[in-house]
Amino acid sequence: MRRFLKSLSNLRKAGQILRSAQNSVNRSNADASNRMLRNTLDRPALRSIYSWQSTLRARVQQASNDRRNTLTRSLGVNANVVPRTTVISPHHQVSFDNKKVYIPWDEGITSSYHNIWLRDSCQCSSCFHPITKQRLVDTFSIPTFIRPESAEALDGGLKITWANDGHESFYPWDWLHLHSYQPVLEKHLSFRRELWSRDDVQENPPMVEFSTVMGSDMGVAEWTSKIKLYGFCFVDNVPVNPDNTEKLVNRISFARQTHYGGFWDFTSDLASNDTAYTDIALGLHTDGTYFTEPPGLQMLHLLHHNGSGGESVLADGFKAARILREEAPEHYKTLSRIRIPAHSAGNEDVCIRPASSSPILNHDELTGALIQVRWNNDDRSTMDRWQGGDSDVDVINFYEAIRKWHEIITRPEMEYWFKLQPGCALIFDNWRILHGRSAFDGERRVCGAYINMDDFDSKMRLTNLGREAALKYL
Ligand SMILES: C[N+](C)(C)CCCC[C@H](N)C(=O)O
Ligand SMILES: O=C(O)CCC(=O)C(=O)O
Repeated sequence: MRRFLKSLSNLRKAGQILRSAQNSVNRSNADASNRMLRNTLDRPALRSIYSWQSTLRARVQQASNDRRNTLTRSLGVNANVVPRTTVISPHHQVSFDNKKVYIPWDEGITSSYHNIWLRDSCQCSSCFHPITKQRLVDTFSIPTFIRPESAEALDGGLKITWANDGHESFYPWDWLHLHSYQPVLEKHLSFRRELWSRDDVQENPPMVEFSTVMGSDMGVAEWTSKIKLYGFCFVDNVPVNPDNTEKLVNRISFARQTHYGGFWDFTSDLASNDTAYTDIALGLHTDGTYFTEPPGLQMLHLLHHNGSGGESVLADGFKAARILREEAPEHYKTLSRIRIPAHSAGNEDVCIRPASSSPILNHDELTGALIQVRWNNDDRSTMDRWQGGDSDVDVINFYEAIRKWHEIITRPEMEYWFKLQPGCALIFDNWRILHGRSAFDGERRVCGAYINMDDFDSKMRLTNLGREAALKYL
């Protein structure tokens, strides 16, 4: 009985120590608690406590992985992001000749890889920097017709010893299967978009909590995955001040610096000679059509408005493009071909124009997918270069096409109107979502920033996929 009471009081003490260990915010607190445990408990009790701790840690990690996988699935990321265990054919051998290596896969397909390509792609630490992920091998010293001395199919992958210098390279099977190009066997990462009309978002717009985003990378994953999916997302309960708004922006990346500044805090005082700094209505547009690369994301957080009007409107430019292609394919082609000169030249010390002009609808040259809408009729310059076509045809076709485009984006069912509220910040994909506002009176103060698209894309992949999965595709 005495022994039972002693171990009971020990366990009670252990419970108090563990609660502090469980709440400990960093290893040092946990280590201190473990030292206290060792001084308090006998060996059997210690063993059960340590196994409980490791179970707790495993559960926390698993919960984080499950959450990441849920977010990844919500992103619509294709199945390839889950590491594949690819198998080579049990009936055929890996082979090579003076030009290529041939790998027969279990699925009955054989991939071929040029020898020089394989040597140039060696991932060993002397050919590819293990930390910076940059190529170290001297590509230009690789003989064009390099060939293997031997090619061995090992459990995890292919080992090649190169004839010219005896260098040994190892290529994991899943790496070879993923990067197979003759033939292409796997899709690279693609992220689903939910195209929307007003009724799809009006009642329940994508939203995250400020504390969630600021509290963890999983919160940033949720935020960035919603931005990717819907093209925009609100952040609720943001402290109504520029400092906290800037901290929120920085959870994705640094603010993009432009002639408007980095993080901006603006009102209708023409502090910058642009109509955004007035109280007039702004039709649906994307920002920065005059930059070689328009800003990727834009955040707007209304801090104060003591007048009327100043409602905001969003429309999904990718949805509008799909409608245009269905209703007027010829106009879709025109807006995908005719290049639009644009400028920002209101400030005395600014005359910004893109290095080369771009169409309103821009596509990935490899996949043909729509990747960017650039639309700002106010910032369009004089169009005196109707390249490539017959200007007698192109001029009229262009005006007909933008008239149809404007008619589609301003359809009531396309326009999602709302009033920005202090404490609820809006961020949107400026390459996809058109935005505007109604005219207003009174004092109206808005803060926000631009973020480069590459910096957003990086953060979205890393927080949603994890670094290992994101780097698989390099
Ligand atoms: C920087 N801030 C968002 C306040 C104003 C930006 C003005 C953007 C310009 N009207 C355009 O469409 O590109
Ligand atoms: O004032 C607003 O609500 C938006 C201004 C705007 O459209 C812009 O700055 O591009």
